[in-house]
Amino acid sequence: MGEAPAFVVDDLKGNFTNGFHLKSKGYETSIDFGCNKTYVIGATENESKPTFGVRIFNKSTDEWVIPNVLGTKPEPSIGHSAIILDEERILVIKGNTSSDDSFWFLEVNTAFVREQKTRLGTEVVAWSKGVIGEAEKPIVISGPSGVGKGTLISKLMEEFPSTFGFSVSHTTRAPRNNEQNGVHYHYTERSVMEKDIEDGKFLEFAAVHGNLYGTSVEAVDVVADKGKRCVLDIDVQGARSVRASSLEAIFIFICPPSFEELEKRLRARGTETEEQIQKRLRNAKAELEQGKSPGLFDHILVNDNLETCYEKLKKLLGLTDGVKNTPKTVFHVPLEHTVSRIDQKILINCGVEEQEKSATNMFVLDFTSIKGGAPARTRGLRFYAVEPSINGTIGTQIPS
Ligand SMILES: Nc1nc2c(ncn2[C@@H]2O[C@H](COP(=O)(O)OP(=O)(O)O)[C@@H](O)[C@H]2O)c(=O)[nH]1
Ligand SMILES: Nc1ncnc2c1ncn2[C@@H]1O[C@H](COP(=O)(O)OP(=O)(O)O)[C@@H](O)[C@H]1O
Repeated sequence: MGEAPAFVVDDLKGNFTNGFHLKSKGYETSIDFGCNKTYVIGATENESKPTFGVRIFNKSTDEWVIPNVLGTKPEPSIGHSAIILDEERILVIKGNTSSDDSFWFLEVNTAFVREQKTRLGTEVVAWSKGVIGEAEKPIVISGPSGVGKGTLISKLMEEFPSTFGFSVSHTTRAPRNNEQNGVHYHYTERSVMEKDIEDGKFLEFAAVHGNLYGTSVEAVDVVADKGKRCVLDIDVQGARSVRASSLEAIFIFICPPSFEELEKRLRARGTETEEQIQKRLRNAKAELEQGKSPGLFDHILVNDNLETCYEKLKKLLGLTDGVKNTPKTVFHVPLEHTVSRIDQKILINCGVEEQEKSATNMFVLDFTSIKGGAPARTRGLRFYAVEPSINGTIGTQIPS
């Protein structure tokens, strides 16, 4: 803290300002937040590969603070602009990028960030990628060991490989014979996983059957980045944590037709020792009880006949009439652009050169209905092109 950064505040003062207390210097952007903090967002000069670093200059103490940065940060770009959205977050717009990767929220004072500041006892900021429209909700599948969660999920992946993606959890348990690292789980040392949990890399985690299991923020982001809907196979404690998080999901609990049948399946699978089977069966009793907790699961499915259960799963996911692929309109946000704000909308002006290349040079980013946020994504952004009207206000919306 207070250590000399790669640049000094005075350097930033003489640079470009866009009317929002924003000054740019190469890859860096500085933005005044509240009365005594300046956030500097962008590449650091001493790194060969630029990254989206964040430093905070506290004007009242004249000190630099390097915060703990949580969430998946944006890939660096050669230019970006930033604007304060509210008392909680800064919107960072990456230039020379398509609109599905342009909008990032740097949370500086949201409930999540405040909670993490208390937990870690340090300054904290958190990145959350902005999603245009309503991203399809991830699907959380829970149920006792041996009930058939993995079997149902595999069937879903096989039938709809381009629609669904599996969230690969981390675990401290040893791989089974047929399991591959990075495919079924990321197999990890307990000490490493505990450190990553401490560093805020996990969306949720739980101790299950004597091992640690957890969903990293990255595991869910990787699936979303491929444009797929994420499926999480996690225990009831994990489902509870996700319910309490900013990740809005659909929660499905899978039940066995009877306890005897559950035991039969677990034994027939032949992957556990007798001791492990006993432990899983004991835990199953509690899990089956918790599965009924009011408000936790949206749907309960009994996996009696596999095909019947699978059909019911597809039905509740709206997959029986064929998957509807709504085409997404993606715009290019050029490197050179200016931003201005009208109420809950950001007007992005891309200049005359862009207008020569396409029909418009004006875009509106409407954040009236945003929801979610770090450690997951911020959904509900609306983004559209507009025809500028003669008097310079926002004109007609161009249908996408
Ligand atoms: N909370 C949480 N639970 C997980 C995660 N990954 C797997 N689990 C749960 O851990 C339990 C044990 O999983 P596993 O060892 O693969 O055994 P199986 O359920 O018998 O196939 C299951 O209830 C899983 O749903 C995770 O990332 N977080
Ligand atoms: N409906 C079903 N009827 C009979 N056996 C099933 C059914 N569903 C799954 N199984 C079998 O039960 C065992 C446990 O299923 P699995 O998918 O590994 O459970 P989980 O992932 O919930 O631990 C596997 O051998 C699987 O083939």
